[in-house]
Amino acid sequence: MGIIEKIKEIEAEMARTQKNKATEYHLGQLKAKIAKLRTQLLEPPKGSSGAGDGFEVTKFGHGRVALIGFPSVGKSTLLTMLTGTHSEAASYEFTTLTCIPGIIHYNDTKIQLLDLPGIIEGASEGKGRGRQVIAVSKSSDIVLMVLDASKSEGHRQILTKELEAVGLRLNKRPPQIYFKKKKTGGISFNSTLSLTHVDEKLCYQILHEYKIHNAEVLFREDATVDDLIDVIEGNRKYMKCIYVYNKIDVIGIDDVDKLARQPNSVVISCNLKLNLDRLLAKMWEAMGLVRVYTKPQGQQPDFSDPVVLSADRGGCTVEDFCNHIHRNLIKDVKYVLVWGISARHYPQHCGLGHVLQDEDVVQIVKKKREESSIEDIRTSAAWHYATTNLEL
Ligand SMILES: Nc1nc2c(ncn2[C@@H]2O[C@H](COP(=O)(O)OP(=O)(O)OP(=O)(O)O)[C@@H](O)[C@H]2O)c(=O)[nH]1
Ligand SMILES: [K+]
Ligand SMILES: [Mg+2]
Repeated sequence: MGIIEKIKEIEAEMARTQKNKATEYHLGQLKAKIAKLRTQLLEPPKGSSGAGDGFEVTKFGHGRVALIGFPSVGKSTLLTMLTGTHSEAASYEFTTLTCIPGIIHYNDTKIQLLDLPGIIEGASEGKGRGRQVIAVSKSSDIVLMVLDASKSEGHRQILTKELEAVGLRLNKRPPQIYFKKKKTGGISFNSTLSLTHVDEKLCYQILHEYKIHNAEVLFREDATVDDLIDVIEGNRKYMKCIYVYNKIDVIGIDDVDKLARQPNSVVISCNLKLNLDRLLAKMWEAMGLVRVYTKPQGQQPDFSDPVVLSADRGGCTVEDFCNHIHRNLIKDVKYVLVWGISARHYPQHCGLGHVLQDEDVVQIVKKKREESSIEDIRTSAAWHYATTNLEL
């Protein structure tokens, strides 16, 4: 029996099983079995370089955004409108057959937008080009889930399920569960609050399913079995997702209003060029990019070419900023002067650990030559040798 059939069989057994206190341990075990099979399914087949075969596009710019959706919801039309790169659009399904990159210029930054083939129910199991599409979306910073506003709301749930099946978690943060495998000592199970979904026995059973017999588990929130499995699997990707309802030109204003009020959602019409600016603003916000402008001493800041940092990619401290400019800069930096939201007063003298915010201005104050050469001596091997020998 193949992996997909095994998953189907367990899902059928779960559907047959009544949900109550007596079956909760058994259901938990079945969930863990499915999670393990899905992880197996994600392993690239032997001889291939990965699930994204044929779809890889070189990363470009300050961030990457993937367009995910059912066929013919308007993904390619949207890419063409936002980037100026043409991607074929037509009224038939599966017009797009590969990954097409475009660039959005926004707030002095460049964002790579990827148009992808439509995906359908069963994509996570390899239907259509589902596996490749999903591999590409995992490589991006955020996902725009494009939906047809005139179609059933069920589409959003189906797509979310498909993405969850391959370990993507949309608009969620990692569960607050500390988990560490050990070599010996058995299983220690603790929680900082009373739990309503998982007890010690259930946790043991799940760990047993994973053949883990020594581990430390600490629940810091009232997490579920699914959360626990996510933490044990350890390969989940937590991503922001914006639900983009396109084609609002073909539905009534009351329906538009309802869709627009949902969290993380934007309503647009590519045909009427409606609300695209709002979509860009939301996308920008979700990416959490931090633009930092450098100010040479005695001159105006350079507002044309920011250093772009991100908490998810590399961090936003003064140190990250310096490393961005030059790999060897850090050892010459004495302190920096900061103007902007992150500063308490202008300018604030800050050290390397200071966390910068969007649109801050930074002036680097370097060590004098003598200071940095003393520093060089201190960190040199000869100095280390001399001082350690002195201590002896
Ligand atoms: N009414 C309306 N139609 C739209 C809108 N945006 C796109 N369309 C139409 O929807 C159809 C599908 O558009 P595509 O851009 O090819 O959709 P897609 O999601 O890229 O489709 P696949 O590549 O096949 O998955 C085309 O006929 C578009 O003209 C819109 O805002 N309103
Ligand atoms: K199409
Ligand atoms: Mg397309």
